[in-house]
Amino acid sequence: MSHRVLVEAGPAAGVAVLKFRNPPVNALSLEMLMELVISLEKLENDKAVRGIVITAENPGIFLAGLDLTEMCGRNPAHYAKYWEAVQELWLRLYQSSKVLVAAINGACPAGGCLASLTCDYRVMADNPKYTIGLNETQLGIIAPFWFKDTLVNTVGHRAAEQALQLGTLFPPAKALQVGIVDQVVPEEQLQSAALSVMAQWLAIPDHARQLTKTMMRKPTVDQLVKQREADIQSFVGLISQDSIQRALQTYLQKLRQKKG
Ligand SMILES: CCCCC/C=C\CCCC/C=C/C(=O)SCCNC(=O)CCNC(=O)[C@H](O)C(C)(C)COP(=O)(O)OP(=O)(O)OC[C@H]1O[C@@H](n2cnc3c(N)ncnc32)[C@H](O)[C@@H]1OP(=O)(O)O
Repeated sequence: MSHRVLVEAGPAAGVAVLKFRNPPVNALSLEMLMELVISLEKLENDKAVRGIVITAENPGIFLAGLDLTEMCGRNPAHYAKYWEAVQELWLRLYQSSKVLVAAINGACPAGGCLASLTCDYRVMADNPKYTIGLNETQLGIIAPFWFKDTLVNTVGHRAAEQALQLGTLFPPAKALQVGIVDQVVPEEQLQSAALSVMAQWLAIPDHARQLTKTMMRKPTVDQLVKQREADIQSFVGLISQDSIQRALQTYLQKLRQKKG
């Protein structure tokens, strides 16, 4: 039984809706990652499901990204386990044979943005409070190569380089302009817009669309698959550094003080 991920049958045949519900901010904790992987595996094996709309149960925060508390003050074994789970989620999403449509109904930084970038199409609610992007450099950390590759595959090299160096979080209209999302719609129309685009994608025969998707994505996937263990060791080494730990602690404190 999954607590942090809700899977519902969609209103249209062959469509499931996967909702994030990990309060307070839908951070990708280890438990959340594991529940997501299990839910996605079940959906992947379900022949009746051809497409999945991915969204947050409560509007406001789509995903707050990776859970910073999983990357602060822990031991190397924990960092390795956590990073393996992050890799696993990305591999499941990016290689999914289903049509994935992200209905972005809230803030979507870093790991949240990455999850949405693995989808085939992104629709974002037109709310200026919501932003999306790979903001790692603003935290004093760097987006790993496969985060970078996923962004490059979506927006191209120049736009990705600029967005990554600056750690830009784009509001909806800018996100559309740069191509990080495909469509921006009034908030109340988000779910219907996602279902409408899903219907267009499902009009294509599955086998042709799936083979095309694999052809487009395999080189990027292969890069991680062939150096998964090295990527884990690299993450553990970097995240364990005092300077990185200090940067993450400072960022977490800033988030906590924001309220005070
Ligand atoms: C081989 C690789 C080498 C590279 C190695 C180096 C680095 C590794 C890179 C790893 C890549 C990292 C990816 C990430 O995803 S990092 C996380 C990025 N996320 C963010 O920057 C978002 C931070 N959060 C926010 O901006 C806001 O919280 C918000 C999501 C917009 C929501 O705002 P609001 O509703 O106002 O809520 P609060 O800010 O008050 O937050 C409520 C509590 O939640 C805590 N929180 C927020 N975000 C996170 C998070 N990502 N992880 C853990 N906890 C989080 C926040 O501290 C508050 O806690 P409190 O109630 O205890 O005060």
